[in-house]
Amino acid sequence: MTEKPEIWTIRKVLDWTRGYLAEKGVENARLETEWLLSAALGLDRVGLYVNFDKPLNPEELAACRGLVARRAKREPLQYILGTQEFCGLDFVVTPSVLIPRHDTEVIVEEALRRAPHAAAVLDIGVGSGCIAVALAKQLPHAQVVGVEQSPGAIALAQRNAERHGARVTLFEGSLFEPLGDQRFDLIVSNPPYIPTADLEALQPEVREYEPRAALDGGSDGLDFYRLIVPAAPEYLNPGGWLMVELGIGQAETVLGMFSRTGFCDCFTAQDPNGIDRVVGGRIG
Ligand SMILES: C[S@@+](CC[C@H](N)C(=O)[O-])C[C@H]1O[C@@H](n2cnc3c(N)ncnc32)[C@H](O)[C@@H]1O
Repeated sequence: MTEKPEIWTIRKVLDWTRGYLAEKGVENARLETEWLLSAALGLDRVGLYVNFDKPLNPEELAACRGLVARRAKREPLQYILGTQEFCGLDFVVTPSVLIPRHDTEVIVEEALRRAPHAAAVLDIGVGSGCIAVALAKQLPHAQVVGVEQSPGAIALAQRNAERHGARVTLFEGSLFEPLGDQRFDLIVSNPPYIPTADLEALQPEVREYEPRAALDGGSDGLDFYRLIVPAAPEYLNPGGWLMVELGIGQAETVLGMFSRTGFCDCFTAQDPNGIDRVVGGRIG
């Protein structure tokens, strides 16, 4: 007598994967399982539920296994699925770029609120292009420029700008170096700001997969503010704004840098968790 082959229905794969990913330390294992299996099977999440009792064929099972194995090694879901939503737009993401965070939407909101008529905008450290593209979409008459040192990130930012029909001019280089005598009404930046010693304690998704050059802000995390804040006035038109994203506990020190550099109307803005996430100021 031959044994009956085991039948893996969608329900059974979902249940097994949810437990497996939770065991591997994945938060939100239930939701992530649904996204992974949806991607592997080419279904939306409702499609999974209405096909609960459908047995999977060997190819479908192999596709599920491949994606689940990657997530079990703590590769970020966004790199596996290839996209992340930001400001209502879908961005292609690869390991060349930091995955856009929802907290970063605060700098976009502040920029649009305080500088709605900016005609020339600069984003330093453009990464996936999320801030630059979101601003270009909301300020269609503005010239938006992005600077980035990573060639892989520049290529992806270009792809994301084209995907959304956003006019963003990209320069490869460090900070203000590629800009010559251009001047801006608004400069935004989400620079690397994690203190070097804290990198090892980050979640494996961040520590092992996201680009270190997007995270490491030097010994106290403030290296990039020390470079950007004093240099910015030379690249701002009169009345122009500088706004930077920052990490927990950095606002007071960065505000001090703004005041000492001569910025006025300085402000801090909080993320949805009440953490000071953005500092900004205007040049007189
Ligand atoms: C924290 S990530 C932000 C990416 C994107 N703007 C976002 O908000 O998701 C910082 C970015 O700055 C880039 N970067 C690091 N050093 C740089 C430098 N000296 N000049 C320009 N870009 C730099 C990194 O490659 C990375 O893409």
